[in-house]
Amino acid sequence: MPPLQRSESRSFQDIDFTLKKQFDKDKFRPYQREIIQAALDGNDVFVQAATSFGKSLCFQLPAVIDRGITIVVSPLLSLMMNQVEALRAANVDAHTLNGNTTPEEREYIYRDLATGHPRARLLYVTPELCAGKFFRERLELVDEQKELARIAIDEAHCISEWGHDFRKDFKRLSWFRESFPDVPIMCLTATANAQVRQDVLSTLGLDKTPERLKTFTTTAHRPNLHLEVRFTSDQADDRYDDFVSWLKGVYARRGAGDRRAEIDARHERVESVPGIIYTIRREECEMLAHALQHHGIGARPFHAKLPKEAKEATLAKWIANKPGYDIIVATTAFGMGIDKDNVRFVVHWRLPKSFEGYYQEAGRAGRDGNASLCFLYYSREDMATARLRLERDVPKPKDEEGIKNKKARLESFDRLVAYCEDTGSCRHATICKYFGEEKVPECDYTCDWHKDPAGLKRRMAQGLASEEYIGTQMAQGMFDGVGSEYGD
Ligand SMILES: Nc1ncnc2c1ncn2[C@@H]1O[C@H](COP(=O)(O)OP(=O)(O)OP(=O)(O)O)[C@@H](O)[C@H]1O
Repeated sequence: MPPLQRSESRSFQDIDFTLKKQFDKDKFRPYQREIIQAALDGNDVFVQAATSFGKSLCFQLPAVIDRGITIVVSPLLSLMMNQVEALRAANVDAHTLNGNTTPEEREYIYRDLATGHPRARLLYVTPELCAGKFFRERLELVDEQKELARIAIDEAHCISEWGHDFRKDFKRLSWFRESFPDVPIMCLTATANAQVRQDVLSTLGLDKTPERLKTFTTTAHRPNLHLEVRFTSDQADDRYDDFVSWLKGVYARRGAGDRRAEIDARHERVESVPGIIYTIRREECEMLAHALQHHGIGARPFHAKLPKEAKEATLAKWIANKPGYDIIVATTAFGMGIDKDNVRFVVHWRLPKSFEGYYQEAGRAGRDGNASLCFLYYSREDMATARLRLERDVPKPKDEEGIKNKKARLESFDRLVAYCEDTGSCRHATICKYFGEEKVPECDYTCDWHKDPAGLKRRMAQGLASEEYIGTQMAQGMFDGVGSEYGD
């Protein structure tokens, strides 16, 4: 039989059948079918959709159906591991090449690629790897055999210096289109504004063939997330008491009457209310987790300096809803790519660095579609500290890219501050507007403004330190020394 040409994909296979057989799902979510079909038809595809939309399936299902291997570029190790594990459990031949790959696995993958007809359906790689000569040569071999099915770029906003997570190695992904002009590319992101979108398309060279490009942008709106800002100040120092009394209230409601009976019938624990608290400093992450444990709350710290085994054990027990592991207290970026569906709350203990980062992290909540609470403690002291830190992070950008990225980061941060200090609009509407949406989303009393606009105004007036006070403190250099131990 003559070899298939690239245009002759196996897309005639029934995608509904594959959805059920390989992914054990009954039906597509809105737009998934259209996106998958566009990919199978050989188009370049740009997908922007809310967190938990189900973007991964949009490249995984075509990868199973199509001839050849799909290369998935992702910046997140946890996401790669998580997805590869899930795919293997579903009998899909998937692998990952990253810093944690064992030498044996690495050798196996390179041998597989060297055949030109790899058995693997999906290979998850880092953008750094894609820049390497050895890997590129292997892909060229595969492409010569017309076995390079597709390049999927996850978290594609990292390509743009206008994006909050810009990574230089992502820019070099332009190599794919230059080297394999007829291999389709799919980009996926949850957080991109119009400028970032345009930048991604032009960097990758996808804008040169608009007739090949299908763009799907769905709303960023997550109607099941209850969004709230809680105002505080250094003087009040009331985050801890506020959080504990809120959580104990949740436990008390779950432990009473009919709710209790339902919980018992499901053999659940009253305290099994999975959540994430995002902190900024490692020291605070540790202290907070220990204080909560001391109060009988199942909280565990999670940050980069903990031993790998401890982190893996914590994560596994949290995912499995084990007693003592109800809440992860983490430094930023925890949870990206970790697919736990029943996270009932996400708390931002301190102001995050960017608008996108905030919404990505909040988006870890309620992936099962059930109501979940996301609240952020906002103080003007934090705001002043964080802004100074951002200014200092990139003191003197050396090139055009650096200047653009610094500008974008400061702008994103300022928009987040404006969001926190806004007492006159729906939180969901502000978020959707930030991501360039014109249509105002339905908010069924799922934000603090819709619930009680007058109360929101009052709480802000009472809760925050005054702007004059912050101004004086800044002038005296009070916020200058903070921030040496930030990061994950
Ligand atoms: N058609 C479907 N039916 C049922 N579940 C689905 C369907 N599509 C995806 N899912 C599930 O939805 C969850 C979220 O999917 P996925 O991890 O791909 O989200 P995402 O869009 O990448 O979100 P994020 O940007 O937050 O990482 C996963 O558990 C996935 O198995």
